[in-house]
Amino acid sequence: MTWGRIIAVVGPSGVGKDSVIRRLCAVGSNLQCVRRVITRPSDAESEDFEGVSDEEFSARLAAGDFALHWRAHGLNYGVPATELAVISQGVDILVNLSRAVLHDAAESFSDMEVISLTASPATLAARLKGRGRETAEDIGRRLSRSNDDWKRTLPDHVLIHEIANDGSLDDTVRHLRARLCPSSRPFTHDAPN
Ligand SMILES: Nc1ncnc2c1ncn2[C@@H]1O[C@H](COP(=O)(O)OP(=O)(O)O)[C@@H](O)[C@H]1O
Ligand SMILES: O=P(O)(O)OC[C@H]1O[C@H](OP(=O)(O)OP(=O)(O)O)[C@H](O)[C@@H]1O
Repeated sequence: MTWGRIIAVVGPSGVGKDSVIRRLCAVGSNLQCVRRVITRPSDAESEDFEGVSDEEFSARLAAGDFALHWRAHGLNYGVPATELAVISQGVDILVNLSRAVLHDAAESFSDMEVISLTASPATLAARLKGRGRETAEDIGRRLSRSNDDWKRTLPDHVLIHEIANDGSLDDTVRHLRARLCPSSRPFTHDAPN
């Protein structure tokens, strides 16, 4: 049995990572989303994650539960190793990662690809405001966070799909699906955002 790929979705806050992940998982038969652990109260509006306290996060980290973990936006994020187990059954997994952990991830997983989403600063600002999850101050901090070094640190075998998500989500997902699953049939989507 061939192992599945770990497909990391990265990009600035508000670019559409969670939206793209949700939509790709809804239309892709061999794609599974990862449920991250985050020290943020659970929120039905955005991604499906497990919200935990700082204490619980630390305990799970100490127990070795996380395959990857990082800190950003004043929050702790973890990818439970159990969420990645399906890779050994040939399933591809999609996961929203910090650009700061891509190098470590590429060392841990032999078959990794990266979806790098981009959008103009004006688009990002409008989307974060529209999402309404953060305060104006927090949005300002998210917009000023940059991380452009990650590409240089990745081994050559990691395939990078760079896609602008300034246009419609449908177009982005169609484009990505063709790149990730070239043999799949085109779809007419009717999945929710
Ligand atoms: N292509 C798109 N067109 C319009 N709105 C979008 C698009 N992609 C995402 N959005 C919206 O932008 C906001 C931020 O998207 P989200 O997926 O939460 O981004 P991220 O996970 O990168 O922070 C959400 O309100 C989402 O519905
Ligand atoms: O190091 P960076 O590449 O800048 O990424 C920092 C964090 O931003 C995203 O988190 P999250 O999904 O909570 O935030 P977002 O929805 O605002 O992007 C991403 O998953 C990382 O956890």
